Amino acid sequence: MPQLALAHSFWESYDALEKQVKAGVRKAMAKFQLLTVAELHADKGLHLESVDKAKDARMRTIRINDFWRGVVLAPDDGSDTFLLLNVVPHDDAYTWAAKRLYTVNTATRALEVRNVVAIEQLTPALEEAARSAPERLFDRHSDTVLGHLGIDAQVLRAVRTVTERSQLDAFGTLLPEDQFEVLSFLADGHPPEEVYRDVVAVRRPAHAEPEPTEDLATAIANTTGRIRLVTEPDELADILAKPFAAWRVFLHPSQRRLAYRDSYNGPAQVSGGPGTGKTVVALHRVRHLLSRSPDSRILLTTYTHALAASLRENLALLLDDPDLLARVDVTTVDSYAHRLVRELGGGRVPTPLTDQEERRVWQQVGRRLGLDWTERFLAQEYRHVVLAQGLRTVDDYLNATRRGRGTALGPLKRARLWRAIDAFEAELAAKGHSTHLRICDDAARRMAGADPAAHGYAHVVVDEAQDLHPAQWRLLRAAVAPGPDDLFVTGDPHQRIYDAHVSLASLGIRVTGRSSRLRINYRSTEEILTWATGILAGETIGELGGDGDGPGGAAGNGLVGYRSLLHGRRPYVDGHPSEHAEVTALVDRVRSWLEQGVRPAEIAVCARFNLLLDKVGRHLEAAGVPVVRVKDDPTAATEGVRLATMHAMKGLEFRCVAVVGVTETAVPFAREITPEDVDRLQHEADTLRERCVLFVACTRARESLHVTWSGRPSPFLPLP
Ligand SMILES: Nc1ncnc2c1ncn2[C@@H]1O[C@H](COP(=O)(O)OP(=O)(O)OP(=O)(O)O)[C@@H](O)[C@H]1O
Repeated sequence: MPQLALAHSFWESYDALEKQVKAGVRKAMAKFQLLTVAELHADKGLHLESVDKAKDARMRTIRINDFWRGVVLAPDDGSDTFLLLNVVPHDDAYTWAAKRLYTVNTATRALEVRNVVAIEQLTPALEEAARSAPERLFDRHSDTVLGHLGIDAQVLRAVRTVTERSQLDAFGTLLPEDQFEVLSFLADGHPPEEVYRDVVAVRRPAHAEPEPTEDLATAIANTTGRIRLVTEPDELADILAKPFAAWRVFLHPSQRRLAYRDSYNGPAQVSGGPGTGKTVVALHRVRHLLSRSPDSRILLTTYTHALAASLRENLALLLDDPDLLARVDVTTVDSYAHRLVRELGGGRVPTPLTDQEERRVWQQVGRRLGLDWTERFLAQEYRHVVLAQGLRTVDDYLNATRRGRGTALGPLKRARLWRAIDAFEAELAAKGHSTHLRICDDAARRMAGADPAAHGYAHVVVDEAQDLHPAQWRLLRAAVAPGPDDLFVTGDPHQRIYDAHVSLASLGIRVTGRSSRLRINYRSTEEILTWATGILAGETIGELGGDGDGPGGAAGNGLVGYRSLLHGRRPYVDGHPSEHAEVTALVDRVRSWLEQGVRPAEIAVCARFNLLLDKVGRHLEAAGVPVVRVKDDPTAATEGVRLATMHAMKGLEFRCVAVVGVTETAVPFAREITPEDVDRLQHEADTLRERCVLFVACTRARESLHVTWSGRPSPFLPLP
């Protein structure tokens, strides 16, 4: 019987097919699995047909229905694995297939594909242009070095013409995958030895012959990063029946290495820009940890309920086994803290206040005591000093270092301020109230004396770690005994939007030597990324754990080498004379996305404030477009364009995103910025946080990004 393998390109096209076409693919593949190679070639239904003028003689198409054909690579070397490459409308299938050539990479021994026709056509003109260029991108690497890294003759000729990075990127979709990856790393300035270690050595089979001799089946088996081999009889029906998500199967080697490393000798940290697959790595790490023992329990935790819900959904897709799922608690840190306080504190948990309610209490306390600090200052002092360090007494406070605070407070002032803290806590206690962070602080203390087997976990995996407060980290530290694989932490300091200042090392979470960074974005096009990254241009952003312990050296360079392999349109960025004109243009934009076949649920509109969202919602509904608020936790099946504040966009992604109301007065929002003369450090932190909020919103877009304002634009926008 022939074996069947599914290429990454198929995975991507299958996802977008209509229901009946998908059913046709399933039927054709089921039949495929029942036939011998000889029967397969003779079968009239499947109608395996060679492709006229194909660059790769192994190209075949098969019939899915009258309009759609599958494109297949058929072995001609006696091996028996057929590779399903794509599902394409009938006429396009032959053009698609004719141009492509599959070859075995001489270094990694994986199967790669190139658009051989386009490379042949482009190279002579580029060679001509490159002749007059003062230098070319790969001048400093010899043919031998490039050859050792798997660059073959045709690619070598093409890349010798490349003069700058953007040209290489434009070539990207045409070049063989492993070779393009090698070239991208070299273009980012990584030395060839490092590229060999990180890209080639991890893929190359241990006993590879000096020259490739692999048959197609072996090359396919070597390409686990892009090809899924179907080995079990029911496996095919099973994978085709579920919602497809390539990440479940095709981890990039840089992701796989982190997620499936057998063991880390202590806490491990993975950082990376938006869309680099940190959540995906966290989910796979959970799977790996579950596989290592039959009864260990894992806490998978994150910042908000919406993110926890999406982790839960995705983990269920990945594990697909209720027994395994039952061993993982997926919840926010705050919910875990509530549970612990209830379990360990006799069943009663104080009611947490909202930020607004908390500020009101600070205001009352400040007035009552005749203090001249604002309620905002008091709340920040409580959060960033008292709760961050778990201070309990006035003496603790008098002796504390107020890291990250820009106003000096002498002993007298501190003593006065502590009276406010006492009064605040007494006020909460009298009413049975608390704050989420106080509950976390309380839970961490209680955990210290509790039975870890009953209330803790064997492993804790944390996603979106950049926004967690030290009190929350203390709780997580207490939830798992220090040791191998205790904590696995993923996050991105560029997406810090909740004012958390943390030194993980000072909280007993030392990741030195176990800290890695992901660089390839799988979500957005390079055009969206390049533009969005401009929002943070020139900013210095610390490491995830705040200890300068990240890979790659100094703080602030965390997005070096950050890139996408996808290409598309540049973001649409424009101002309007009035808010009305802006909203009218937005409605037209959403309509045009819908007309292009994007489903409403794949579109998000976000703004800094709810007020503008309400207006957008009314206009869209009036135009017959259904809308739903992200804060109402719609399920994947709920139709409607998603409306969200910029903060609520964290961790989500959509095919099309419109960010509206990006005006001078809204972004940054002056009320959220501490005046410079009150606290310079806090002013800087607040301003950076507002910048990050815009960055987070814009990096949620996969294919289209639309950014608009009325009046004067936000100073954070990278405008020409
Ligand atoms: N190896 C992969 N192959 C295909 N798709 C991938 C891969 N890794 C991640 N993705 C996809 O890329 C997108 C972003 O992944 P993910 O949400 O894990 O990134 P992230 O780094 O957590 O992003 P953010 O920090 O912006 O929330 C998702 O759609 C995910 O399915």
